[in-house]
Amino acid sequence: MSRSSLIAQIKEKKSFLCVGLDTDITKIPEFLKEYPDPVFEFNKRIIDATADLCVAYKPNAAFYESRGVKGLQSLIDTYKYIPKNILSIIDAKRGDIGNTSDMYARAFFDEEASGMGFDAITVTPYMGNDSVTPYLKFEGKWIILLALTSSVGSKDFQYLGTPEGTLYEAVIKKANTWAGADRLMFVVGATKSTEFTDIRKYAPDNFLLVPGVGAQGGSLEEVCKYGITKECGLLVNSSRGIIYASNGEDFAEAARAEALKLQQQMQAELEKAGVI
Ligand SMILES: O=c1ccn([C@@H]2O[C@H](COP(=O)(O)O)[C@@H](O)[C@H]2O)c(=O)[nH]1
Repeated sequence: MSRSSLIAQIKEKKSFLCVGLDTDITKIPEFLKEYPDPVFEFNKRIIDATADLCVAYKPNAAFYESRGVKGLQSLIDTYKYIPKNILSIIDAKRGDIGNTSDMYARAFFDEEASGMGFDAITVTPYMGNDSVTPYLKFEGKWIILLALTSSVGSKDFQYLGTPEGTLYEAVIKKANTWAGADRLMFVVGATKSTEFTDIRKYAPDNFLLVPGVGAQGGSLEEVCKYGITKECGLLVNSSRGIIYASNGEDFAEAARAEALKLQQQMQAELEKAGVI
């Protein structure tokens, strides 16, 4: 999906919500266990209940890979079920030498080879240029590079000083020489809202994928205060806060209600920032 289509979708839906499909088979409602693939059935109903309120879905690969072949099939079926006009992000956080990155890119981007053709993938920057550029060979696909994560452990490395500033600043500056803002996004945790002003100095146009609202305690209002741009520039993710809003028969309605709350707050923020 192109940047212009993403922005058009944000304006149309008045939303920059990304719904995280971190589907844990031990947490889904009991009655779904009767279905041949309970995880896919859960995702399908979440997607049906939220597709008009969000602009992206983000399955986290770990939740599927942890279930072996069955999990991979759930992931492939989920990818295929995500409407094509909604950005599909695989949160895989890959990073390796060039020829291995080629294979990761093929695994998640080349639908003919693997059954999956996600629009975007999360990648770790640690191994540098040759570990990141293989993904760019896939025309029209996005790389979402980890910059400043929502984790408590982000302080262990990401704030360390380098000649280019903190490590996360160095990542943003360098990566922006590898690709433009039409192919490259950064992950910045919602728990780091005060750093957004600094990040916008080096990434004025890049979309930022922002996890950490809801279950991790980040504030949507704070993120927007420092991070929103004239073209929005934000995709704010919530996983557990939406998909596990209820674990009864009403789970999809409860998920929709949580997504709607976020969409309404996002609409207000988009209006305040003059995006819509
Ligand atoms: O810095 C990061 C990078 C990725 N994540 C991922 O986002 C979701 C957050 O889930 P919630 O349930 O909404 O907390 C999850 O897939 C993480 O692996 C992150 O949280 N922080």
